[in-house]
Amino acid sequence: MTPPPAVLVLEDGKTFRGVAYGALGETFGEMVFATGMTGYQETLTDPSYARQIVAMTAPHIGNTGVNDEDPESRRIQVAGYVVREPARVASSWRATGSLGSALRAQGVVGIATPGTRALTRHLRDKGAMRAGIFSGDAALAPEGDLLDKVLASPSMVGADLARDVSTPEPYVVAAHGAKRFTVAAVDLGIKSMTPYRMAERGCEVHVLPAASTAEDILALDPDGVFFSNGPGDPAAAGYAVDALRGVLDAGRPFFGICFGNQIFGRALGLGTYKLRFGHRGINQPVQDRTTGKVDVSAHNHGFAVDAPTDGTFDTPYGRGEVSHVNLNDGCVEGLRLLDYPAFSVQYHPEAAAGPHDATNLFDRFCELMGGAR
Ligand SMILES: NC(=O)CC[C@H](N)C(=O)O
Repeated sequence: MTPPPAVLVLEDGKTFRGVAYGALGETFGEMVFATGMTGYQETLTDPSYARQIVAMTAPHIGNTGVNDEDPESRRIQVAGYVVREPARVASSWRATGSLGSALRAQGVVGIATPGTRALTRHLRDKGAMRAGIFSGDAALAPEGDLLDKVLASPSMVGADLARDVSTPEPYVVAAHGAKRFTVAAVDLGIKSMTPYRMAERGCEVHVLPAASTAEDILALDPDGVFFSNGPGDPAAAGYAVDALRGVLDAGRPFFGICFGNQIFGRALGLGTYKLRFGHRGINQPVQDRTTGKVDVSAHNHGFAVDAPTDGTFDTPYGRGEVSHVNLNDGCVEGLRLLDYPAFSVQYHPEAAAGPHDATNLFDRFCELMGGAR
């Protein structure tokens, strides 16, 4: 049986026809592409992808189905999904079902279209933009009407989404083995592997809602404070910047990942800006400017910190510097303070999915907490 028709409509009027994959209906979001050859389940469940339609450049998706171990949060988080060719058979000893049925069960609208390569090249030329996927009956409407709906959908610039995806209530991830540190981890869209990486190192991780204040965080008397990855525009998360300033004023060690790096930058007085098409994949080269070492790393970001890369700069907490840069486009991939135990990276050392080159950054956080005692 041929699947129902589907069409992807970009805000500049370009369209891609294909067939429905996942739930039938319509969905809107920022159109982005992800270049990971593996790890589609981690991508789909990463809360940083909220309100984004993700196109996979790997041509076959769904080959190993879905399992209960790889999700990075409780549900599929992407607004829509674009693949070239869905696997007809899910084959893995870990599989509990097919990806297509998981998308349907969770109401995620997607499209299978031969145009994923053309789409990716278009986004690289023109930049990320809004889009809609229309499948089943919705795909039969005149394209002009569909485009009007896309143009009426909200932009990613100025979007505050972290509070939507964050945990409503605090919870604790117990340390594996003997407890060494108490960490307050602010969930701006946290991936489940992140507290796990800290717990593995003897941290008892108190995961807190995104809107937690500095007082909420400091009430735990944490050895260190962590701000997670998350969706949306960091310029729209002033509440997180205020909370982090309170934490830094109190002198607590800090580590931030991705959105957490952007919030750290803003807390230091730096700006953030939208990249043309962002980095999403698991093969991005990042150089540590102190050691010269290059990590191949997992990325998922559309915004970046604007900071001087020549020498140090002044912050309210002493001198700061850009610690890491991306070797593809030179953008800022990490920040650190020189006179205060705080650092952050724009990429994903939790490695889910992705290479494990950078997991030692969690050891560095533990060293900072140990040194601050
Ligand atoms: N993974 C993330 O934390 C993403 C941060 C932010 N939403 C961005 O797109 O840049």
